[in-house]
Amino acid sequence: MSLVAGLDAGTQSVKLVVYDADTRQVVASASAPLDLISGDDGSREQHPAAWVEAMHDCFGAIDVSVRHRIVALGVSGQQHGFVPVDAAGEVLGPAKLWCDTSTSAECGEIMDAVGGAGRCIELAGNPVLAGYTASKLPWTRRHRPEVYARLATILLPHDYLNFVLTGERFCEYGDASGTGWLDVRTRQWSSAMLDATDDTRDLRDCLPPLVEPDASFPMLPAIASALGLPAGVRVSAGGGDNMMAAIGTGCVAEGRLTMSLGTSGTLFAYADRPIVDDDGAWAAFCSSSGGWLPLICTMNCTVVTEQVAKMFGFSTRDGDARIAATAPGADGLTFLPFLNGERTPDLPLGKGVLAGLGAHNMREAHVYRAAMEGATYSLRYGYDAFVGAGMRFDRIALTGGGANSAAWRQMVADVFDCPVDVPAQVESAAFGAALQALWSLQRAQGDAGTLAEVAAAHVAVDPSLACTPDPERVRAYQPAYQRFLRHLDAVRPLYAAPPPL
Ligand SMILES: Nc1ncnc2c1ncn2[C@@H]1O[C@H](COP(=O)(O)OP(=O)(O)O)[C@@H](O)[C@H]1O
Ligand SMILES: O=C(CO)[C@@H](O)[C@H](O)COP(=O)(O)O
Repeated sequence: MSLVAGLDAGTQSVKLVVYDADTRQVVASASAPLDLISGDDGSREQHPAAWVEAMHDCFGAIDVSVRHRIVALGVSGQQHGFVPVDAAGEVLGPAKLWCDTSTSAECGEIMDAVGGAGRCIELAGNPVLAGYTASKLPWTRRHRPEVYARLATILLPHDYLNFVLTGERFCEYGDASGTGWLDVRTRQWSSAMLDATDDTRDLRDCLPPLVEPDASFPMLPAIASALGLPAGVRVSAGGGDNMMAAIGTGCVAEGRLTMSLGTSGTLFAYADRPIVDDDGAWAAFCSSSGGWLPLICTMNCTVVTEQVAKMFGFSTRDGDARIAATAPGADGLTFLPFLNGERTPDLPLGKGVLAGLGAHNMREAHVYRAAMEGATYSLRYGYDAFVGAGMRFDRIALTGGGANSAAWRQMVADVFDCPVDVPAQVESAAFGAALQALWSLQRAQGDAGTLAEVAAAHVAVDPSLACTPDPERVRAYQPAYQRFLRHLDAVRPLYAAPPPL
């Protein structure tokens, strides 16, 4: 009996699941924490070596007999990170991450060079938003000239782990679309976007070749041996964590919607054609399953509940009691949760705002509820753009660490007025990576099945965690959400994008 594995390098931890496709059981899992290096200028960085070390820790935590049976591995990773690598394959500096807003002026600079955000959308399907990989290049040229001078290849976080595992530099369409350089309609690098980012060198030379989602490469014998894996393990193309979570939650067919409550909050729908918004209301990404994945991402999701819980000295695991002790709307307290700047809405210089304070709601439980509501309303704000464009969904598949909270699951059902399913495999991104690895293995063996068929066969929901909207609470959340939107409009001018340099 052979096993497939999925590895997910998230913002807060690296997670590993090992899956037995015959018995449809996750037979082992492990995780290892990661630190974030934060700067007052909005910078958020990690050392790629920490991902590699955490990957070793995860495999090391798994029984040797299980590791020996692994035949394929897929890698998922936080999107948009900029890993600068030299010609010899050495990492030249820390990776600037998806949540790094220190390069927002460079975003404006790139967009101006092509003629504005609208022109970027015509060229590539997306504007260059804070956090996307593109703006990290001019920032590096300006602030880390020694890195820029030796830069040979730009890799995304999951591309870098694939490189460590296989010795090959490659990337696939899903994660590549989060660079800002990929024309998502044609799935080719956009020369105009690359030239606008750097007119002093040809960035095409720094980007690895794009591969199809069913591609796979052999793992290097030395790393297989160090991880305790057998020789001949195949490494699939992998993808961005949202693309992999789409696979792991069955969001691989039209009409499916997944929401992830992680460090970031995301909301994404599968499409079998590019879904581009002329105003850039959502990220028009490709999927890592052969299609497209229009996506909403908020930069502040569990990071907000986590910070509030920390401030009051409790764990988010004990947060549900605070939600139960308060009513929808938090008695008039509104929390605009933009602690780290924000992408949806586009407020890269955003900060958190607590409004509507009175003696009656200046309590720990109210602030925690307002934080969870604020993070949920931000996602609803993005969802409204999907619905405004005619997309319709009859269920939400909820995943990410926040989905462990029963109160949050119910809040999503009520705020979105939509039933919520929770997948049985909670680590959706790692699980999706394992399913992609399984599929690419089957393809290599001549099986013509689709990834959608693989997902349909292996993704299950946990019926005990499903939630349906409660009509009374649905009504109670509506004015609170409207109040959130009014406060948002009030702070917009304070936190808008900076002018280009
Ligand atoms: N029961 C819970 N209630 C609320 N939040 C939770 C709960 N369990 C985990 N979390 C949150 O989930 C987050 C981690 O989610 P995860 O999806 O693993 O993030 P990432 O992929 O960004 O590293 C943590 O910030 C943690 O606070
Ligand atoms: O920037 C995005 C999506 O566009 C984020 O969703 C990152 O991919 C980080 O994911 P998590 O670490 O929060 O899972």
